[in-house]
Amino acid sequence: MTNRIAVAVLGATGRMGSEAVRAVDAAEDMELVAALGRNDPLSTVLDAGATHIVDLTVPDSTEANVRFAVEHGLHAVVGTTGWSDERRADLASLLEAAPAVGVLIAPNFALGSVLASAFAAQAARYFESVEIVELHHPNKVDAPSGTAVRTAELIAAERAAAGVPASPDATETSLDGARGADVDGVRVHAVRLRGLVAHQEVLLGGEGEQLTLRHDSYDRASFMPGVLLGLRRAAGRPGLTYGLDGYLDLGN
Ligand SMILES: NC(=O)C1=CN([C@@H]2O[C@H](COP(=O)(O)OP(=O)(O)OC[C@H]3O[C@@H](n4cnc5c(N)ncnc54)[C@H](O)[C@@H]3O)[C@@H](O)[C@H]2O)C=CC1
Ligand SMILES: O=C(O)C1=N[C@H](C(=O)O)C[C@H](O)C1
Repeated sequence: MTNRIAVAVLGATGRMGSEAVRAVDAAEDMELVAALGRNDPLSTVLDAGATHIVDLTVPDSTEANVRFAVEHGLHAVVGTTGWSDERRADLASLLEAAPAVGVLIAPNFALGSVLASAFAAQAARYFESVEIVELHHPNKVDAPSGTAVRTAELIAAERAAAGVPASPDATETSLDGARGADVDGVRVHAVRLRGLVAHQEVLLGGEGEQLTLRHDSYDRASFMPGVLLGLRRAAGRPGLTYGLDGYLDLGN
């Protein structure tokens, strides 16, 4: 096959990276040209002739990796957490000097998760209260999850646009952490439990009723269609896209 996408996976020996290596290897329209671990120099990516990178590393490494990719004209599909507003703004500035390069930062590659977050944001304008519970495996190094942060941001934006007031909360005294983290005014609670992979519930409460939107990733295979979709679309979407929903037609 001609014009196969030449992909380098960064974080290739990790839980997600090893799954991505298998997925890219199995994709007929892609060629896995490099698989980098923590100690491999980034120049390996260039030597291997990659046109795209997939970054599934750690919050401390991802920014430098993506900067390197953009500076060398490579498209990037990024699943690693830690992309704060400030980091994304810096990256967007860098991309102005590389107008042909596409970068996707996807807090979650699972289609069901992306849909659940979109549905939650839609629903949140109609309910008085909203809180998020994210539940993950205990090896996860960051909390709250990138998905929960993104979901809270989407919910907060919808509620602000609709003029919905803050969720009611009469708490006057509490132990540190008892009410979770405050992300744009939405409370986010993080559970770490052996046996889990990646799960999230958005709890929406109104007078006499509750709506719960739950998504479960039982296996990291659930993230791979999103990774491959990102790789197939990134070159056609120059600039920075935040959230896989930016590559999907969700009708909103
Ligand atoms: N967007 C999504 O759908 C998903 C995102 N994630 C995120 O992906 C990231 C990785 O998650 P896991 O695979 O569970 O972690 P992990 O700890 O199993 O893997 C990370 C790997 O990256 C390596 N690494 C660190 N710095 C590196 C560098 N500069 N170059 C190459 N490799 C480097 C580490 O040695 C490790 O092998 C996390 O931030 C996690 O939150 C995880 C699952 C799904
Ligand atoms: O570390 C993980 O496992 C996951 N990380 C991402 C996040 O922080 O949202 C995506 C998914 O939840 C799995």
